[in-house]
Amino acid sequence: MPTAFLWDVVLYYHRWRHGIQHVTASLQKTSSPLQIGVLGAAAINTIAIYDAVSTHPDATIAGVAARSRAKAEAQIARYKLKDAKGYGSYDELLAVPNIDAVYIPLPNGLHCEWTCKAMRAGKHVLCEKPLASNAEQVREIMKVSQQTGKVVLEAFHWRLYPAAHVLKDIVESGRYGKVREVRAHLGLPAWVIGKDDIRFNYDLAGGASMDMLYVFSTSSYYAAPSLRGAEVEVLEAKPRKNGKDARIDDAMEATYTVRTGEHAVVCHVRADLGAPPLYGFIPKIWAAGDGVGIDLEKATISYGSYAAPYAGHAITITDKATGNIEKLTAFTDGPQWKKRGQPWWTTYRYQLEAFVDRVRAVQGGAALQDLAAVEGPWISLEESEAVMELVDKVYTKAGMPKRVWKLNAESTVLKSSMYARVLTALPAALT
Ligand SMILES: NC(=O)C1=CN([C@@H]2O[C@H](COP(=O)(O)OP(=O)(O)OC[C@H]3O[C@@H](n4cnc5c(N)ncnc54)[C@H](OP(=O)(O)O)[C@@H]3O)[C@@H](O)[C@H]2O)C=CC1
Ligand SMILES: O=C1OC[C@@H](O)[C@H](O)[C@H]1O
Repeated sequence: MPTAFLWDVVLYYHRWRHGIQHVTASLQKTSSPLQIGVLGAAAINTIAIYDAVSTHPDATIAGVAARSRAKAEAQIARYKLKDAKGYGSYDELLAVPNIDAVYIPLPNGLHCEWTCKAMRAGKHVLCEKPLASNAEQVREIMKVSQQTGKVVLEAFHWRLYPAAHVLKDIVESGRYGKVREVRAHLGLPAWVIGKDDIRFNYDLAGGASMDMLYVFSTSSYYAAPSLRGAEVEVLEAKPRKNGKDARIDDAMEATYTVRTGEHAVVCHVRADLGAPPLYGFIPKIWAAGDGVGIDLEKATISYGSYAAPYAGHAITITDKATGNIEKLTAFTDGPQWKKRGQPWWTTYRYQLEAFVDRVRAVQGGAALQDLAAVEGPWISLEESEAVMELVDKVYTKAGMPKRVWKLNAESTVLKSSMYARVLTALPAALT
């Protein structure tokens, strides 16, 4: 959902339903909460970071930067961010020494550049999905994270929600035999996203497969214990191309296999930024929504609303032999969070919990390679890389270009290439 207004409506209902304003009002913050800066006064900020921080005792919004200071200050005022200062550029915010971490909700094509800049400025990073324009850029982020010792988390918020882990446990328990097929979809009806939205801009690394790459991360999460090390082959990728720019997939349907050892799982995914209206005017509301379906040897399982499970979800297991149907929900706890969470925590609130825990661990002396051992779920950069590699393969199979490689002066990959050396040397040679 692209506009701040729509996110405000979703959030307002959620907060009202659970009485969260009372939680926020009585919350006692720690004496020195993690200072978080936000790069961009984006629409998603309201639910993805401001609301999450409002109920986290050990985090606060210390600053918001936008390309215009007035825009940053308007967002601070609108969301009553009492500890935040407005900045007129992202660099200005990165220069503030007491800001520990940043949240990056910029267009996809800017994620790699600003994540690297932020780490080099000494900040830990929670970056929106997709983490970069392509897998090569994710590898660059991994390199800079190692060099600087900074934590980076890609905002795959659905992956940090208890219900996702409960389902993973059921699938991997072997109780229902092996997984055969996984289906995942995410779609919006036409007109929700404006034609000028960042999602339709190739130079900003737009496209349905990029914006809605949850369909790849969810399907692969349930297809194999880990996508890393598995053999992935894209069998088919059918885009519905944008009328104005054929490099943009307004929608993508893809089939791929994930092979682990002898066992292969077939995955079918569908991502749609706006299904064209029926007869040109009836919005296809029925084509919208999100869900995962898993076919195992002895059962079929569906997980509806995986992207926004906090608003209501159901894991439905149908036993193939008996026809018995079991329905489960998991708003808290689960096998990875153990005894943690609140029924009203959003996916973004769980995400913030995981991020703050890891940043605090590193500030306390933990090494980056030990982050997975910190209690609670985590998404490694290796997992982000594997999902991005899959997206790259889908574009290649569809006969479309991978998303842009934005020239970046800090790029370690670029610096080492002949092309980059020429580009760097050129201005000097001309003066
Ligand atoms: N986790 C989730 O559920 C969701 C994640 N997202 C992700 O968040 C990111 C932002 O999405 P969304 O909030 O919808 O987008 P918006 O268009 O609302 O925000 C993008 C921000 O990027 C900044 N920006 C910087 N350079 C440019 C440029 N050249 N063109 C346009 N904007 C620019 C703008 O900042 P400024 O304020 O400085 O002008 C703007 O605030 C995307 O990566 C998207 O995939 C989006 C929705 C849901
Ligand atoms: O959850 C989502 O749904 C709609 C998308 O456009 C958005 O970016 C995504 O994160």
